[in-house]
Amino acid sequence: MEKLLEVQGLSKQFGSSAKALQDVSFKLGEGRCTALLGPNGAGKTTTIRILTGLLKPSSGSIRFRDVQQVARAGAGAGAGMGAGGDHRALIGYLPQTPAFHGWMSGLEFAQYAAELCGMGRREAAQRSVELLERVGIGAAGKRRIAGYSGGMKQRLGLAQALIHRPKLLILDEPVSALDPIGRREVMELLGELKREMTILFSTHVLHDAEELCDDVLIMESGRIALQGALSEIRAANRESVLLLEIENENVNENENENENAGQPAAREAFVQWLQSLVAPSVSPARSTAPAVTAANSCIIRYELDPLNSCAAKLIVRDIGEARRIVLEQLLARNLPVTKLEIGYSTLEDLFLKVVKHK
Ligand SMILES: Nc1ncnc2c1ncn2[C@@H]1O[C@H](COP(=O)(O)OP(=O)(O)OP(=O)(O)O)[C@@H](O)[C@H]1O
Repeated sequence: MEKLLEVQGLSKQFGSSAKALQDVSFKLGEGRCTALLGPNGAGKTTTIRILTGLLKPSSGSIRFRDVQQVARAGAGAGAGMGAGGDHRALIGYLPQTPAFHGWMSGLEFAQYAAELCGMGRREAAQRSVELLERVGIGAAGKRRIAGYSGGMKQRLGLAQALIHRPKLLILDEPVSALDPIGRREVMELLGELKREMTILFSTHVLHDAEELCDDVLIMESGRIALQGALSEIRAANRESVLLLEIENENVNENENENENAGQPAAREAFVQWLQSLVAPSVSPARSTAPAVTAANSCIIRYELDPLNSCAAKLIVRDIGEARRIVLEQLLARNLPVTKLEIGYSTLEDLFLKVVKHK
């Protein structure tokens, strides 16, 4: 993989507050699409703003292929970059909340952005028409931006980011403000663009990252917690899971009306059973539950669904053996199972694991 950009030891401190970025290093491969992930406050926007030259790092460097040292702590003017800031010509940037002059038309705005990039009038006009078509707002090009929907503004922002044919497109949460239709359309557009250029985009939506990206950078508290090719990270961290759900019908809050009064409700019995599956091994002689010891060796942990306490995910070692044990025990305990599904852990599972354990 040929690298387009290499970031080394980037740190950023705002005043005397805790460091927003600490020793952040990563590479972006040419032609790759990378998702920058992390919880609120992890440092994604700060990283992006430093890459785009809008913010000066406290220390560290950014190197583009073909451009010598382009960023160094304390070097460069306004934008915080050295070497005349020429790397900025290589970057197209769509901020989280792009700002427009509402009184301009979409076409005028795109043309204005093109001319700011140094294009001549004719070329700027031609390129603007082309790009507005490309991002799907060609028909609205002559309308004032003030009347555009959120989705249309996002597309216009994308057109502006692409106007100077950048090598690297950087997008800060490009679909977070869009409704499901706008979101789908912009995702499809990004899917096309990633065949033409290198893309770095931040997102909270792990499903979007899984759909689009080749590589991931997961940030946590100003540091890179995990990075690499999504396929490799998935393969290295893939865990087998059993998704289970029991019916909730025989849960009766009022025990007097319950013909099974005195018996724990199915939900409680379910949770108790889950706990027993991952409890430290007990000798079979002292165990009240059948095959608990066997379960201990192949069921790693369970996670209750936060929105439905009658549903859980079991993370297991040997899926065949785990399925056998689980079915056997569900029957033995008369738990009213409604769903048993086999699958693998998702990027979301990995994200939660990485972020929780930091
Ligand atoms: N201009 C600033 N002055 C002071 N602190 C800042 C500034 N910008 C960011 N920070 C702090 O730096 C840390 C990282 O913020 P950043 O916006 O980069 O996180 P993020 O991962 O983009 O979060 P979100 O997902 O909420 O957008 C946070 O603790 C934030 O409060």
